[in-house]
Amino acid sequence: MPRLAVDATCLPQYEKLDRPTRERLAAITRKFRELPLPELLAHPDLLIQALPEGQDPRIRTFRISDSWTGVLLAPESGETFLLVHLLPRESAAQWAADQRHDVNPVMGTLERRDASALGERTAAPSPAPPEPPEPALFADVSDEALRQLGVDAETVRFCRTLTSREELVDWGPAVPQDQFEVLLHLADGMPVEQVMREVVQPRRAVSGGPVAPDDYDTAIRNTRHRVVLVDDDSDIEQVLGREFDAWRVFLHPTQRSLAYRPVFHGPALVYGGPGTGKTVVALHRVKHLAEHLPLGGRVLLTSFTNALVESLRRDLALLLDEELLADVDVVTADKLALNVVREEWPDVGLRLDSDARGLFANVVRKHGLPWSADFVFQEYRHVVMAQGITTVEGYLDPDARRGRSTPLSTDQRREIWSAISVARAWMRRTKQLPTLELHAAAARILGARSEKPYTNIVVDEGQDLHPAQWRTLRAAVAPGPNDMFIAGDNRQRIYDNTVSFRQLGINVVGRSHPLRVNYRTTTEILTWAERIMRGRGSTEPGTGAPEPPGSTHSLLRGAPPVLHGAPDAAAELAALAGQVRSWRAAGIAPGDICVTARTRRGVTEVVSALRGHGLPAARFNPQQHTVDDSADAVRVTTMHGVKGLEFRAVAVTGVTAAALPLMEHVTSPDLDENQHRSDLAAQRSLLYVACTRAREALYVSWHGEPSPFLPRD
Ligand SMILES: Nc1ncnc2c1ncn2[C@@H]1O[C@H](COP(=O)(O)OP(=O)(O)OP(=O)(O)O)[C@@H](O)[C@H]1O
Repeated sequence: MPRLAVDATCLPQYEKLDRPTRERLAAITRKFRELPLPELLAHPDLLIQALPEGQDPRIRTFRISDSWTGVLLAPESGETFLLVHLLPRESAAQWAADQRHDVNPVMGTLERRDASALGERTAAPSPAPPEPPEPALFADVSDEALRQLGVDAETVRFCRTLTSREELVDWGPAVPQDQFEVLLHLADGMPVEQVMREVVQPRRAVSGGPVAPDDYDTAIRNTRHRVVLVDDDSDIEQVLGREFDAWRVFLHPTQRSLAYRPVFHGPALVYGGPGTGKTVVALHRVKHLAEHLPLGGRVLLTSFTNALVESLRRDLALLLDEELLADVDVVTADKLALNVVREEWPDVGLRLDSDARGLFANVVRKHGLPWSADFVFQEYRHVVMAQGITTVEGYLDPDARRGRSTPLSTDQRREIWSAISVARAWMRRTKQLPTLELHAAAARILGARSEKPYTNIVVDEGQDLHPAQWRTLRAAVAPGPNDMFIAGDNRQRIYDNTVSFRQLGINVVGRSHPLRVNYRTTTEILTWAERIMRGRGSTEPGTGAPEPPGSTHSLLRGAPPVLHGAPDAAAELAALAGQVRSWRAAGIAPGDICVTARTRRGVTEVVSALRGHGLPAARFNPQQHTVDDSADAVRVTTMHGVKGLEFRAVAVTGVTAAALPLMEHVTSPDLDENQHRSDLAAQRSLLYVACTRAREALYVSWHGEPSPFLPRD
């Protein structure tokens, strides 16, 4: 019996169909699976038509309604039909005639190209050589190397005509999809062997080896990053109605190979720029681990804030059935620590970090210490708690303060140690512990237990966790295969924590893997946002190793970001209102628009300004994913509040020199030079994180002098 597969191209089109057309499509596709091939092709209602003589004999069109046509790939061999597109009737025949579908024998996948456009390009006489001649884009890559990477002869001919990456990107929609990814990486300077490892091999892992050029059936089944097989009657609606959660079905081959790898022989790390699907991989990894849990086993999925955990919980419920969900805990590391400590010490409470800082101020004053409370607090946070030091000898160790730039004599260290001890004793007496103390206690308790609470731990947004939090996680799972799976991105580190996995007993060497395709943000926004980082190479979270060459790229295109400098705060808010109004006029729902401000006060000002201009706006509480007032309002929150989230349109406001960096949150260089640099880097990342939340539209504004972090022209 024929089987039906659906290409991801159909999903956004399905959104445009009205209900009767959708029902008719469901009825037709049911027939695809019910009727033998000859009967199907001859069915009078379906009007399945081959293309005119001389065109691809495998492509058929069929009538869905008076105004909609389906395009089908019906290979001569095998029995799998692929629904490749849903198009308005008048454009379908031309589109179908222009495209060609081929098996990529090296990667084992099915690819589509705009054969007509590429054919014209390669047939055109070469343009007069420019003066001085521009070097060819792939001058350093031989035809043989391209062939081994799965680039076919026709595409090789095409890419020999290119002179710039931009040109390649412009031609992207016409080029066979998997070959395009190969070419883009090569254009970014990635060595051939690395492209083989990162692009070709993950596809081969799915296909299990080379595929014959006429074996469409196998190729369709292998192309799981763009194609889904429909299993039963109800599925067509479920498959096609999934534009907004395509991540559940169409994993990139690299995403799939990481999420569903049977075993990692120890902790594994997935890193990559914003929007590359690290969270998606973490969610699928949880699915894989939950499906393979031993009896009585449990999986922990954790992230940095309550807001992120809340959104993971929601997404996981879309991916796992209830039975599997019951074996997974989704909580922050802080909540885990609190739960563990309360098992031993039920009346312990949580002390705010700001409160703990105040406590240090008291101790410094009482003891008449010659250092500021901030300095002593930083010694506590970045030395004592970061390294889990429990004795004065540990603090006196010459290596203890590695990375701190202000030297301290032995006597000075003794004095600081005794001040820290007084503050810690006070916390314990009052039974109100700040998070780092909770973690120190939790790690101790868990470390002493032979039975660990979790079989596997999956960590998202790992770049921001403090070493004390990592110690709790490390102690909550026994070292061994599949123990920890960590996703993170150091470019997005917005808190002041630096971590060495090796020192924490988390060895990811040989098990760290990049993701490079951004699924969220348009090329225009991403390229602009990358300039905020000023080409600073990123490092892998937890190891500090420089990321291997290769950049994040997006296949989405759109408008460039809009930048607006206003003379004063009132003018900036008025211009913001104008921008929000034009997004509304372009059909973007209020709830799909997010405005960020640098501070909480800024949030209040934006909310009242937008309301003052007659626009629905509400403070967004990412903690609960709720808005104060009506759900149908523009979300307004701090730049920290949007970490890990995304919106169709994002306005990043208040990007003013005085607010970014906000010097009151940056350690003075007199206190510690290294910490000063790291705090500044965190504030730069904050702008980067806020800007990379935008899916389609980004607006950035300031008043007076703009932030030095903004890209310069
Ligand atoms: N294979 C996929 N197919 C379709 N959409 C995807 C895929 N992978 C990720 N996405 C979508 O891309 C967006 C970004 O994914 P995700 O949040 O997992 O990225 P991330 O790397 O964790 O981002 P960030 O680090 O910026 O928070 C989401 O909307 C997600 O649904």
